[in-house]
Amino acid sequence: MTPSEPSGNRWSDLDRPPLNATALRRGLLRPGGLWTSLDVVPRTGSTNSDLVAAGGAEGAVLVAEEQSAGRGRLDRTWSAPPRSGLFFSVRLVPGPGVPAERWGWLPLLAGVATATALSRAAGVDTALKWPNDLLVTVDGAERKTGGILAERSGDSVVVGIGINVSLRADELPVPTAGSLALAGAKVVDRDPLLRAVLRSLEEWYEQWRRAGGDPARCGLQETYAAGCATLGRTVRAELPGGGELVGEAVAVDGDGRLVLATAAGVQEPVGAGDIVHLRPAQSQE
Ligand SMILES: Nc1ncnc2c1ncn2[C@@H]1O[C@H](COP(=O)(O)OP(=O)(O)OP(=O)(O)O)[C@@H](O)[C@H]1O
Ligand SMILES: O=C(O)CCCC[C@@H]1SC[C@@H]2NC(=O)N[C@@H]21
Repeated sequence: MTPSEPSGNRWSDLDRPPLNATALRRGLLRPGGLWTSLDVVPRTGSTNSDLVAAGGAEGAVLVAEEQSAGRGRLDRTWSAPPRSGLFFSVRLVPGPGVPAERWGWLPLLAGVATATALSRAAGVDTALKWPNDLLVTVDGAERKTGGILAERSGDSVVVGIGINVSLRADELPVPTAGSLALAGAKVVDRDPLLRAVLRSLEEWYEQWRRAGGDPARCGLQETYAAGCATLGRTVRAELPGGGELVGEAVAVDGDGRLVLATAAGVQEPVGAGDIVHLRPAQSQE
């Protein structure tokens, strides 16, 4: 066996080279640009927790090669093998130009920016599942290949993005997961993928900010809807306390809420903060 062959369940480190922080900085940090610092750490608990704890100015990017306590929405676990994907967080300070009631669009904006960049750079069709999942198709089935976690901390919003890049089928942390590699990506080199995602995020964020955070004025609402696999489907929103709301997802409104048309003929908006799970209506999980 050569050193670059998979051994047992693990790939050797040579198959998953480290990120090149110097080249990433050269490609992303520029005077007047959004990104002001970019650090790559070999291991941490959660890049979101680190940036929330650190405070500081807008534009910091923190990337980890491995996370031991990666988190998703509602403190669910995000886990992935070292270097198998991109695990990073950014600090954004949208005020005072964008009023706080618009900040709920940030996770959706990050979803649009990431899906657009991955579709282009990896050559894999990446769709959005409202509110915060990125989906790819693996063997004809939709699989979660990424997720977004936005957390408010004072006047900042820390936006964390996790993307499964080179995960193999036997490494998936949950049966619903997929990866860019399993979806047939033409590029699994993480440096160009991270560069593409951060450039796209910078573009969308600046456009949204120039529009005062109005998602309709900067094309964000329309682009989100176009890429959102949830729209047009009948879904069950599971509410805290055990209640549920079933209806066809017909729109994402100006506040980023999913609008459900229920059987009673009522249009009910649900916010990301109001739901525990969003599942296909017929699923019994
Ligand atoms: N690397 C990963 N790739 C894909 N999914 C993961 C990964 N790590 C953890 N997960 C799953 O992501 C979930 C956290 O995401 P989230 O809170 O959005 O839940 P979800 O199951 O995707 O939401 P919903 O039930 O609404 O579809 C975890 O509970 C876990 O099942
Ligand atoms: O699926 C979700 O609910 C969101 C997952 C978000 C994972 C990313 S990985 C980088 C950042 N650090 C974290 O602890 N979470 C986010």
